[in-house]
Amino acid sequence: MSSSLQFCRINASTPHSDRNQIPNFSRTKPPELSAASIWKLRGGDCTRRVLSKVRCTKLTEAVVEEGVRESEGVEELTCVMKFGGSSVASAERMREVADLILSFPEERPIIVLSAMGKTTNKLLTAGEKVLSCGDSRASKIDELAFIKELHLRTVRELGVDASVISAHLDELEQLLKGIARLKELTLRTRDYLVSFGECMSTRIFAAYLNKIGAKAQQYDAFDIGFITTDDFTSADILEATYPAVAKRLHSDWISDPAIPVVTGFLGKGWKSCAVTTLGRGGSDLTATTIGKALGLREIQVWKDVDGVLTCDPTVHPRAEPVPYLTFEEAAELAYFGAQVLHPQSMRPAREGDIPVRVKNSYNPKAPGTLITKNRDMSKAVLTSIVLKQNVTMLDIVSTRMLGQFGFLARVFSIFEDLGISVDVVATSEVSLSLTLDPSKLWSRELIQQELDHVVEELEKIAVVNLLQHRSIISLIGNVQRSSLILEKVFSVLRTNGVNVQMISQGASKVNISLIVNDSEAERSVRALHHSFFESGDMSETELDSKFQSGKVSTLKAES
Ligand SMILES: Nc1ncnc2c1ncn2[C@@H]1O[C@H](COP(=O)(O)OP(=O)(O)O)[C@@H](O)[C@H]1O
Ligand SMILES: N[C@@H](CC(=O)OP(=O)(O)O)C(=O)O
Repeated sequence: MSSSLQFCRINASTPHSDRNQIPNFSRTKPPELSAASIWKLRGGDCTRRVLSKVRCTKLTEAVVEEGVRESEGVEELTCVMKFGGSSVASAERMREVADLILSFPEERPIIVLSAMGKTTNKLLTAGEKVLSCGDSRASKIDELAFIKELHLRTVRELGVDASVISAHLDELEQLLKGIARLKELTLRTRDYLVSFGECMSTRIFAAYLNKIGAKAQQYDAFDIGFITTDDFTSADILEATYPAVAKRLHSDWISDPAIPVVTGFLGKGWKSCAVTTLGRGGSDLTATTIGKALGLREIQVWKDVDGVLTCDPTVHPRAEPVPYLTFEEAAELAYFGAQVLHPQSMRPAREGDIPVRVKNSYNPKAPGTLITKNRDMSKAVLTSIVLKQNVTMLDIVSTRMLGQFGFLARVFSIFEDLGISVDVVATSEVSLSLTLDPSKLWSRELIQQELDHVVEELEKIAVVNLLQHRSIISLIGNVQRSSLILEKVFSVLRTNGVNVQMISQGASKVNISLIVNDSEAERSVRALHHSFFESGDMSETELDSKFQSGKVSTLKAES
């Protein structure tokens, strides 16, 4: 075992570890238990024994039912409200968020918070920096000073006791010194390092709510049953999380109602028992997981934009809010790179059929985006344009003759063996083009060596052309109207001198993906946005009248 584990373990002598309540996981594959047998464990701490693949919906219902019996007079929790880093970036923002929460007296929310502002980025940079600076200088790096100053200023300005975070700040400094001494930063240590951000923001915010008379209780997600795989930096939530989280939050609420304030982004590896993270932006997933676990009425994710927009506002400032989306559209949009939602976050909401509302904490009056199972698609054409840059594309042509079966299976088995996921695919019998999921590559260290290895393996059966610096432009919308969409897309791109290198309209009913050069991508998105959303003729209302008057079939692509 690497000595760095000294620093990344949840250790009984540290503030983080004091709070561990699920340390005794079996190190082997967890047993599959029925909901009924888990239910029998309810007297004890079910998280100790029950890990994955439980039929959690029934159990969740049972936990809630028991709660209802026990909770005479206590009103149910109603919704989750998640606030991202930009929403809680300062004392002033925390005050505004507290006022916002309390301005909905009819709600009894669970609050999920991300780390303050850019804290996660600063922690990651701090970890990288101390690797080469020597342990005597580790406590003097700018990033640590920034984090300390931000958090201490925030507690001071909010008038809460600095002791709520002082142990974490000391421990963070010790951790950075440890990394500097060992000159080693494993993925596991990295997750432990970034967890300090959410652990501190939630402690400060809960203390502030208590100070202003709104009774609140802070929770570390890794203590209340967020059980994950041990894939550090991009862990998946295991099924056992749902009953465990439902039981803990519900029973605490019933016995002593206090607004729960939960760390976003964090979990606990089922084998390692170490802190894991759910991938960047993972607090959205924490919120939807809680929503499903407790069967809540609504999940709200509060951001710094007026909802999900027609494209990334940093690429094109004329992006507009999209009022309604289906879970499927939102999932595709997130998966294909819209930073606004975590790629996996729609899954629990869809499974639990819980509406998700994306709102702006800087502009609460804006209606935001409502994401539900179904919506009226009769007028929908294009909903949003998503850009994923710096993608690697592979052209693979079989060295065998036409008619050879098993070619595609062999190609995909190579990706499976190497643990690399594929995003967009276009195939014929003997050739295929595909793009590699960059998030899976980014989470590893030896990107170039890994790509070389993929090519080496594929070259045993095919001629391979590796093309880097490509972008995927995903058109999220009503694929039933694909001819209409594509007619316009190709016209716009042709006019702008952009060549499409690959196109894929897979099984998804909501997404068409185009691959273009990175250097042409932003320009293409702006031109497409202008044509679809700013010129009027493709807006849902305009189209409706055109359909009715029969004009749509002759609608000419604009240049
Ligand atoms: N289609 C889109 N709609 C809205 N925001 C988008 C979109 N694509 C990218 N973004 C970016 O996502 C940001 C919000 O996501 P994020 O920073 O993760 O929020 P938070 O940290 O508040 O959870 C916006 O500020 C915006 O720059
Ligand atoms: N703080 C983490 C988790 C997160 O969800 O953040 P945000 O909600 O600010 O995107 C991150 O920066 O990735």
